[in-house]
Order: sequence, then structure tokens, then C-alpha cells
Amino acid sequence: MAETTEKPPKDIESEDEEEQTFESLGLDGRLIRALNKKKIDKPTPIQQVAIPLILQGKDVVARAKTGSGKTFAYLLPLLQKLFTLEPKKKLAPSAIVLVPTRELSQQVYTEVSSLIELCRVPLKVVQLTSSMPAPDWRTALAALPEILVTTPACVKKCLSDGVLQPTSIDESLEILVLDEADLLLSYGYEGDIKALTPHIPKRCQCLLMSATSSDDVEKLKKLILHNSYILTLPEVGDIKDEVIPKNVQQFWISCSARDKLLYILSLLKLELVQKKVLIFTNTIDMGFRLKLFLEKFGIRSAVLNSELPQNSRLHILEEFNAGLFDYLIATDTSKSKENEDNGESSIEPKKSKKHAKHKADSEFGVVRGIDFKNVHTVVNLDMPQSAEGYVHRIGRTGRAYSTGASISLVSPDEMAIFEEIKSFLGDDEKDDSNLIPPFPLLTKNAVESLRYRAEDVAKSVTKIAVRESRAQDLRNEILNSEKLKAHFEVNPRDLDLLKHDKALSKKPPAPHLRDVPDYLLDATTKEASKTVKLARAAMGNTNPACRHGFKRKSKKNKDPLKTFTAEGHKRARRGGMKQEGKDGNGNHRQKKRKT
Ligand SMILES: Nc1ncnc2c1ncn2[C@@H]1O[C@H](COP(=O)(O)OP(=O)(O)OP(=O)(O)O)[C@@H](O)[C@H]1O
Repeated sequence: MAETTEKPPKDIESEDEEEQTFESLGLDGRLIRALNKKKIDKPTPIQQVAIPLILQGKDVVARAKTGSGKTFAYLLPLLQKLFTLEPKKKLAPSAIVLVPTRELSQQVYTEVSSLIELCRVPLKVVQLTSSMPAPDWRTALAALPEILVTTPACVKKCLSDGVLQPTSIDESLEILVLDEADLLLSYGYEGDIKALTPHIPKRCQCLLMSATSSDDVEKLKKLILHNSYILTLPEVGDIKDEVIPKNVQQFWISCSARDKLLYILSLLKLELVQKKVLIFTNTIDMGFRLKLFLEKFGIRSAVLNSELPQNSRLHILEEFNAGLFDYLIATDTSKSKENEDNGESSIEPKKSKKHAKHKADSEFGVVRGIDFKNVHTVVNLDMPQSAEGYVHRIGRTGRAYSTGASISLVSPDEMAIFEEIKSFLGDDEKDDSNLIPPFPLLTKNAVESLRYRAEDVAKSVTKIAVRESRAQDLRNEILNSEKLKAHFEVNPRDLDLLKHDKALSKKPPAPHLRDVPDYLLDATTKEASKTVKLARAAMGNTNPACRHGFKRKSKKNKDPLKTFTAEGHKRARRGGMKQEGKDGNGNHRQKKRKT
């Protein structure tokens, strides 16, 4: 590979002064119209600087904070470049977008497909994942797509299996994107990327997009880039306190590890945080423990982790984004309790999970880069294991300059990592910057009022109950995933009919736990809860499904697992979004959404 000769960092601040539009960036009218249909009319700062440079054919390394619109920053000029390429039969794609996880691959694929559709251009995009059988790869690539979205591991496999010929790549490849470049190497893809680099032609334009800077990005730059422009948004730059978007308010709560369930219950039950809420745990068992615990108080949530089949994971993300449930518990390391006990690392899932009974997915990434829609609050029930992990978690709220908040529950054992995170963000005790102040809305009294109930219920969520629920959930999801796979390929909209926040325990929550009696609430908490509700109301409709434009239907629906018909598909297409309920015995039934 050619050596990297970096151009001086581009000064973005000076360009910020005059208001830029997509037109002034030189973007094709078809793309602008497509964006307008998506209600996007103004470029974000990273788009303002990256798009013209990429259109000029420059190699670009762009670093901008989470949720700042990096995907369109490269996709728009990439598509425009393909619009103008001479139409000739090419045996390999003209553009390859490499991402670290399957979820991201799906997300990027969806974005490109939608832009292509809206622009009405005859471009083809395919997505390859390692779970697809090799013949499917051949079929997908035989359609001669212009764009390939995949992970580095898949590209390497394509090369070694002869599905992609090095000579074809050399002839065809015009643009290569490494999205979430700061994460690619930590997912263990270095060898895979090295297998591709000798085949990247000199003329190929290379783009590296990342949210944080790291040695890994530097390594990739050396490996891939020829002559790059380095773009760093000024508000990210070296000013670490602004790695987190300004529109996200960060808080912390000091509590013992034992009290974490009590605290999260207090936050949710007393309605002191804005929905939707994304809660992070470090182990899958903890995720299930929390789900079971909240369930006893009538709080429904869904879990998302690397153990679930891919179809289920993608569907959980879709449903959460569509606003069909408010609480999602995500485990963002593939470290299960068992593996922790074995001392296995979660950093390189590709190597570590081979012998697990149900293999956790090496290409799973719930946090990194996923565009969660309308998450108002991120809660760290467990603290992440690194400052970068914190940045990526918190970055799931405050997307595209919407507002958000994060609350970290920090036990004494986690104080060291909390201090490390604060110093990474530039929080300096000496200058009283206090970037992460204590969460002001939860009083000691409010917590104590729930302690007795919470501790009682927490005791009932035993290790065995967690293990059984985890196994049950996995069985259900595998069953769903396999049964539904073929059906959903034909009727993708039927996915809407499945729900993932079903209760795991057989008993319905006891009424005294479901509703917090008024006498338990102090005046401060009532006031705080009212303020949160008012703020929520001021932000728009409080019915999540309505917020996303789905109409309720009054007609009763059937369990989609038992009613695979084309009818169901038509119903969904006509706009009926239904919600599945569950009775106390764990049986599915359909019910109308309560408003
Ligand atoms: N110009 C724009 N105006 C309004 N919204 C935008 C604009 N560009 C992108 N978005 C929206 O902003 C959200 C975040 O964009 P994107 O996922 O590209 O962020 P990102 O910078 O890649 O974040 P991360 O580093 O977390 O992956 C998306 O929902 C996207 O549709």
C-alpha cells in the first residue's frame, strides 16, 4: 500500500460561518430530493466538510461524534460517484462498505437501498453476512451489484472461496469505506482487512469514518489510505469534554452494587426519566435478572444480546425504533456469566465463543454505531469497561442533535473506571468542570420508600430463575427465528406483528407491586415525576406507536406464529400495527394498544 501522506487537518470552523446547503455542497438533485423526502434538508457539520472533499475524489478520514450524521456524509457522495460511473459490466462491486457488525451492515444496507429507491437509479446493493451460506453469497454477487455492504471477515472469505476474484476487485473497485473504523480492529478484523489491502487498486478512493480516535484508526490509516484529508469536527478535536454531544446531559448516581436494582426501579417506576430508555448491562444474566425483576413491577422490557439469533436481534431493534416498547435492556459485551467465570475475554468474540453451547455472535454489536431512534435516556446499570465503551453507549441518545440524558449507576467497585471516563471526557476536578453531575431528581426518601418491595422481589429473582428464563427466551427466539425466516423473507412487513417484550415469568405482577401507592411518594419525587412527564408531553405525542406514524387498528389480531398467511402481510402493509399482549399464564393473545 502506498504510504500515508496526510494533508493538514481541514479547518472546519472557518467554513461553518456561512450556512451550507446540500445544493451548495454540489450534491446531485436526485439525492437532495431523496433527502427531502426523509425530511432532511440541512447538512450536519461533518457532512458540510466531508461531502465536497469526497466528491472531489479525496481520501478522507472523518472523525465526528456519535449521531453526527457520518453515514450520509459518505453515502451521499459515494452514490453520486456511482451515478456518474460509465455503465459497464463489472465482475466485482464498484463500492465496498466495511462495517464491524451485522447490525450495522443491515442499517447501512437499509439506508443505501432507500436512497437508491428514492433516487430511482438503476444501482444494486447487496449485503453479505457470515451467517449466509456460501451459495447465497455467489448468488448475491452474481447479480453484479455496484455496492457491497459487509464485514471484513466476509470479504476475506469471499476472496478465499473464490466468490470474489482479486483481479475483478482490481478492475472494479472505485471506492472503499471503512465505517466505524475505530471499532473494526477491536472486533478482530485486522487479518481480514490485511487480506483485502493488496487487492485495492491505487485509484480507489478510501474513506475512514469514526467516532473516536484511537491507535486502531492510525493503524488502519497506514494500511489503507494513500493521501488522506483528515477531518475532525472542531467540537470533537482534541477537546475531550465534547466527545459526547452537547445535547446529552450526563448524570451519575452513587449506589452499592446490591442496590442497583432498587435504583433502576426507582428511576423507572417513579417516572423520573424520559422514555424510551436503553439500559446497559455487562452480562447477559444481569440483563435477564433485570427484565424479570422489572416484570414483577409491571414494567415490560425486551432484552438484546449476542446470544439471540440474528433475525430476532434485527427485529428487536426495528421494533424498539418503531416505538413498540419503551425499555430495552442491552448487553453490549458478549461476556456471559459463564464466560466471565472462565476468564474469557469479550473483546475478541470471534475467538472466544467457539465452544459455547449456543455460539454468541461474533459480528454482533448492539451499541456501536446503531442508530437507535428516539432514545431519550441511556442508563448504565453496569458501568462499561472502557471510556470508549462509555462514549459509544451514551452516543445512542442525542442522535442527530435531538436531546437526551444518561444516568450511570456507579458502585464503589466501579469508581476507578468512572474516574477514568471523567478524565477521558476532560472532567477536571480542579476547574470544577463537573461534566457528569449527580442525578438531581431521585431523593434518598424516594429510594427508601421502595427498598422493602425491591429487596423482597430481588430475592425472588434467583439464579435458577434467571437461567431458566434465559434458556426459555433463547429457545423461543431460535424457534421464532427459524420458523419465521422463510416467511419473513417473503413477507418482511409481518415482522411488525411479533413482539419481544413479552413477560418471561408465568405469574402476572402483583397489583401492590404494579402500582406505587401514593403514600410512598414524597412531594419532591411527585414534583420531579410531574416535570419529566410535562417535558415529555411538550416533546410530542406520548403514545410511542403514534409518534412513529403507525395507526392503531381495532380488529383483533392473531398470534403471527400461528397465522402465517399472505393476509397477515396485507394487513400489515395496509398500515395496521398491532400489539401483542400476554396473559398471566404466558400465553400470547392480541390486544388493542391502551392509550
Ligand atoms: N443532515 C441531517 N439532518 C438531520 N438528520 C440527519 C442528517 N444526517 C443524518 N441524520 C440522521 O441522524 C441520525 C444519526 O446519523 P448516523 O447514524 O449517520 O450518525 P453517526 O455519526 O454515524 O453516529 P455513530 O458514530 O453513533 O455511528 C440518523 O438517524 C440519520 O438519519
